[in-house]
Amino acid sequence: MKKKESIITVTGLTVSQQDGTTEKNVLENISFTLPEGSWTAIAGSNGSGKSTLARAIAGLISIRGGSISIADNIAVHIVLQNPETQLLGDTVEEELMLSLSRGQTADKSPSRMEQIQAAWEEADLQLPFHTPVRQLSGGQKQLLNIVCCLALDAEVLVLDEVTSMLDPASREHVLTLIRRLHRMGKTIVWITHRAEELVHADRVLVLDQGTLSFDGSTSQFCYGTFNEQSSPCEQYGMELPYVVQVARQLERKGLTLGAQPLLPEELAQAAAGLCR
Ligand SMILES: Nc1ncnc2c1ncn2[C@@H]1O[C@H](COP(=O)(O)OP(=O)(O)OP(=O)(O)O)[C@@H](O)[C@H]1O
Repeated sequence: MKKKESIITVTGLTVSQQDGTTEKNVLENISFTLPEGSWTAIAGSNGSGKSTLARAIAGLISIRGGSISIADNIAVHIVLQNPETQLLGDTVEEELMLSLSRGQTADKSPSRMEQIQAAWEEADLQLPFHTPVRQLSGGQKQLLNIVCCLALDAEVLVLDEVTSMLDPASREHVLTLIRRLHRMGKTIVWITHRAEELVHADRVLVLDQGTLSFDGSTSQFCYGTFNEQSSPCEQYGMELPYVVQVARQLERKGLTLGAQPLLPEELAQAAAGLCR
């Protein structure tokens, strides 16, 4: 299989913030690369530096040391935790137009308008463009924020705890859209506190007090390795995703799955193998 190209390379990244009269490093010497089309989850406790890293990747804050290099002609856009933060327009249409005018080229050509229409349909919002933004639910606002990123041709979507203020149904709707965009080839950086949301990622990075303390596959993070008493997920104080808990229970009862499922459909497939 052809190795995916790196789309973002972070090398020795250090970011500092003012802390009273002194500067303190809130990210220190972070290095990793993100392959094109990957889905990377960034986890870590409160204040570990997740949002700072997200904003640095999106170019919203200046860095103190190291570098972040982004492949040519690749647009990186961020969606923030609070759905209200990024919305300025009175109506959905105005919001989309505003986001286009924020783009580097302010391209409002018919093809760009078609692209917006396609992004809108991907989000499956089923709302007329003239709908006032204030009438949207939190989940619909987050979907609109994501559509605005797509309108700006985002190849990399940095999603900073975008579901944390949403109810379960809206969370699912946002995740469904992101899964679809990932299948279309978008590169996803998903910041979360919720282990349940890690399962869609192929890789997990964990920040601990501003340093990178885990970088591995999602199954490695959730299941750990052979000789570990507990998985990294548990060691970092996160609750295991539900599918992993069920798989563990089955293994404890002597039912060897021979797989490390993360998604319900993977668990169903592994469990079906037990009946053969
Ligand atoms: N603008 C700022 N000025 C000063 N300190 C800041 C600023 N932004 C972040 N920090 C500090 O940087 C550290 C990392 O914050 P950050 O918001 O990146 O963490 P986080 O992992 O996203 O936290 P949470 O999970 O609570 O959102 C914290 O100690 C925070 O207080």
